[in-house]
Amino acid sequence: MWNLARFVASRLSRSSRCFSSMIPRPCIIHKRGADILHDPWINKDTGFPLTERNRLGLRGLLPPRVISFEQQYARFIESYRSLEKNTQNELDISAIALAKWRILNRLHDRNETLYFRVLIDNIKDFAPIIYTPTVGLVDMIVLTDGSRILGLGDLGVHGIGIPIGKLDMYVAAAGLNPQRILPVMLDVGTNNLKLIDDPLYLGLRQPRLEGEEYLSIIDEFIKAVLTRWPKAIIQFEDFQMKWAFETLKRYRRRFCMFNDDVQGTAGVALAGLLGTVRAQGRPLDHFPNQKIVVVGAGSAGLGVLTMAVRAVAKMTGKAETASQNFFLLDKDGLITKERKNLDPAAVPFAKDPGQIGELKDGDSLLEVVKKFKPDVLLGLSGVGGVFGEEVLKAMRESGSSRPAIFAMSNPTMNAECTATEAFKYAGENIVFASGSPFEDVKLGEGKVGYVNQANNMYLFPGIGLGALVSGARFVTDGMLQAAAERLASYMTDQEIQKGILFPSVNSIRDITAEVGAAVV
Ligand SMILES: NC(=O)C1=CN([C@@H]2O[C@H](COP(=O)(O)OP(=O)(O)OC[C@H]3O[C@@H](n4cnc5c(N)ncnc54)[C@H](O)[C@@H]3O)[C@@H](O)[C@H]2O)C=CC1
Ligand SMILES: CC(=O)C(=O)O
Ligand SMILES: [Mg+2]
Repeated sequence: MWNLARFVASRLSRSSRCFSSMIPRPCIIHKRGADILHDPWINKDTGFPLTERNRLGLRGLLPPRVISFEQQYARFIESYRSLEKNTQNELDISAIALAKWRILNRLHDRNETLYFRVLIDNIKDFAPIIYTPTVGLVDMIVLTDGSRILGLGDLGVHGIGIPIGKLDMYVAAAGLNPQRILPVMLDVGTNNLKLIDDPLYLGLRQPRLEGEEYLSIIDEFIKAVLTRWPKAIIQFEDFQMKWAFETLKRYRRRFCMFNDDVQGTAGVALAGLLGTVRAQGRPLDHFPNQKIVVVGAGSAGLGVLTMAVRAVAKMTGKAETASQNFFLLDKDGLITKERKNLDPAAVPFAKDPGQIGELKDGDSLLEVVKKFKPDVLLGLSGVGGVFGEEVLKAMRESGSSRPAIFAMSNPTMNAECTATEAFKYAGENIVFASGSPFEDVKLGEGKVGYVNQANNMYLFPGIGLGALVSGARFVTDGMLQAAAERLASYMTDQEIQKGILFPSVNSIRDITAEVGAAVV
């Protein structure tokens, strides 16, 4: 009787024989030389006989000895077993698994025939390495589409430096294993015309995908990533505002992800705002009385406002009036409900024209500062120098007992003002923080104007670490709140009095551990 299982098995054993005797596959190869050695599908490495080496232009590209398939096989297994032997006392089992995964993967990249032969013959040993659980060993993915890199705008594929840098911070600050992180740049085109016109640009020279087409790519990527690494946490980074908010809404209840620019920045800014209240010598419940101007109504600015207004509502128990002391400006000035084409995300923070006295929609930052007399000026505009001399002098006149200037835009040249300008024009009494580092400012007579770095690096590694350690399925508002509160309480009163609102970057590992624990 014909037996399907036996038939399939016989085909399998025939193909195994085909592997072991290296019968050439029935295909026509147009490649020559190094191109053959770089193609794992056809490469035989040192297994090419001399006749083939001559015919395919491989002479000089390989060591002179011809090594049989069986010898190549034995050599690989020997090096694999020696790795096992050398690591037998090693306690970190994951590190060993990853080392094994790497040498198998290197073979896969080089010589597929040999790779599958050793895999088939040693499937019991190798399955846990090339498949689950080892392939599950990616903890943290930072994903960007390059559409808003720092304050530099659409950098297309050149944005890859950001996921790499953020993940370096995960290794340095959160102690993640550098072999278990994955930076990703999804190339969906670019709207940067300079890049599209540049023949040397490495990415897709086409306009960015939009709408459903864009979302379907992100969906597909997420699905693939979570199939392969179901426990990985995905940090969305430097997406332009519309996609930052849309993807956050779309995914935050589906898997463990967060948007660093919206949520990480918010927690850091909130910690700075609470620190300002303490620096004024006031109890924290004075926070709802602080008058705060946020400059920049993008993903970061709106993220900060959302969290700060929520904190006020929690303190006062009055959600309806919680945003009354916050004013929001964008590139067109003060945002009120009269603004045409107002982004829906900014609507909750748009002022009612009847409640802002002489101010009106579109008023400049200088007018707003002069008339509203804020305690805090917080910049997330991405535009260098927006806090000019007059604006800073108006802050000095604001009547606040200790005005705060947060020039949070990055990189340095995009900071709303420099530290020196802030202390010079807004007064020596201010508290100052910037997104990128500046040197402390010498104020004369031995006095120092302290420069804080208000950067989401104080939170995102701890948020990721806490989510990872706890095995959280989602990153909730409660986890983010706990992270911000821990950072806010990290500094002593003495430090805060000096104007030091954030710890030194030197203690980032300790802070990250504390924040991570709070998140757990
Ligand atoms: N320190 C930190 O941890 C972080 C800093 N950032 C920085 O914040 C900046 C903005 O980021 P996103 O909000 O994502 O950008 P975005 O492009 O979404 O928003 C920028 C906003 O600034 C406004 N704006 C532009 N020119 C202005 C002007 N002259 N006056 C007032 N407002 C103006 C725009 O209208 C827009 O509302 C970037 O430079 C980024 O590097 C972002 C996240 C974290
Ligand atoms: C710090 C950061 O995430 C940014 O500037 O976008
Ligand atoms: Mg960012």
